[in-house]
Amino acid sequence: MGAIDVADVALAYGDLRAVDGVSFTVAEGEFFGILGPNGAGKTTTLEVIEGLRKPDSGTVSVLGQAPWPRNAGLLPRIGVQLQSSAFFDALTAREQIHTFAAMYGVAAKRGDEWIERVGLTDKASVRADKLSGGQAQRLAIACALVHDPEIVFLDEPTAALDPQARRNLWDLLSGLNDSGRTVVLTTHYMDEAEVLCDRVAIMDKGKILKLDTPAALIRGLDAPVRISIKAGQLLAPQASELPGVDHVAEDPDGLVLTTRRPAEVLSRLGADNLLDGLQVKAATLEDVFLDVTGREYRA
Ligand SMILES: Nc1ncnc2c1ncn2[C@@H]1O[C@H](COP(=O)(O)OP(=O)(O)OP(=O)(O)O)[C@@H](O)[C@H]1O
Repeated sequence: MGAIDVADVALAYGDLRAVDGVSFTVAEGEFFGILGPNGAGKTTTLEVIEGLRKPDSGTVSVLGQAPWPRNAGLLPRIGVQLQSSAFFDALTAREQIHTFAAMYGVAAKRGDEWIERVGLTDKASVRADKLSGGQAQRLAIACALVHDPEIVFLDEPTAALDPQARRNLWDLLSGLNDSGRTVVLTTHYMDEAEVLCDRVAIMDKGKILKLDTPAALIRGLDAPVRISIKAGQLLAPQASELPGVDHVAEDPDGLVLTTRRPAEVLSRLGADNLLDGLQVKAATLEDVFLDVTGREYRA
C-alpha cells in the first residue's frame, strides 16, 4: 500500500470528462508530480485525493483511509497549499501563519520557524496582500506545512511567477520531502517536474498517458541528442559523413548535429579537436509529451 492509492477514478463536469479513469500509487516519502497543460485535469484529480470532491467512480485511499465522505481524521495528517487569494488580506505574514497554527492546534513558535525556513523573516510584518507573488507562494507553502503533515499537496506552486522566482522556489520545494514527507505537486512546467519529482505522471485530457521517473521517461523515448558546433569549425557535408550522425542542420551560430549515438559522435569530434564551444542538448520531458500526444506542449 502506498501513501496514496488512486484506482480508476473518474469525474465529469456535465459532458466534460475532467478525470477519465486515472490510477496511480504514490509511495511514502516520494516527491510525485502530475504534469500537464491547462485543463488536463490535474487540479480535479488533486481535489478528489484531498477529499474535496466526490469522484463519479473509482476509489482513493490516503494513508490507508478514504478521503470521502469528508474524513476529519485525515485533515491533521495532510497539508493543502491554498491559493494566495485565500489569505486573510488584512493580516501580516506572521499573523497569517499564527492563525493557521492555531487552527491546527500547534504552537505559534512553529509558525515562526516556518516563516524563517521559507525565507520570509524580514517580511513577517508585511500584510499578506502586499507580498510579491513569490513571497505569497512561500507563505502559502509555510501555512500548508505548519502542522507538519505527512503528505503535502501543492497545486501549481510556481504558477504566475517569473523564471527567477520560480527557480528560487525550487530550492525550497526540493527539500520538503527530506524528512520522509510525501509531496504531491501539480505543474504545467516541464523543467520543474524534471528537476523536482521522483516520478511524474503526464496527464492530458483527463488521462494519465505515462508515469515514470523523469530519466526513464526520457530514456524510453529513444529521442535524439542535439550537438551544436560553433560556426567555421566543420562544414555541413563533412558533419553528415561522421559515423552516428543522423541529421545536420545549419543555423547562424554553426551546425546542429542530431544523433542517437552521442558517445560515438563526441569521441570523434574530440579526436578532431572540435570540442571548443560545443553544446550538447539531450531530450527533455517536452519531447516525451510530443511523443505521447503527437502535439507540441503548450502550457
Ligand atoms: N467546477 C467546474 N465546473 C465545470 N468544469 C470544470 C470545473 N472545474 C474544472 N473544470 C474543467 O475541467 C477540466 C479540467 O480542469 P482542471 O482544473 O482539473 O485541470 P488542470 O489540469 O488543473 O488545469 P489548470 O492548470 O488550468 O488548472 C477543464 O476543462 C476545466 O475547464
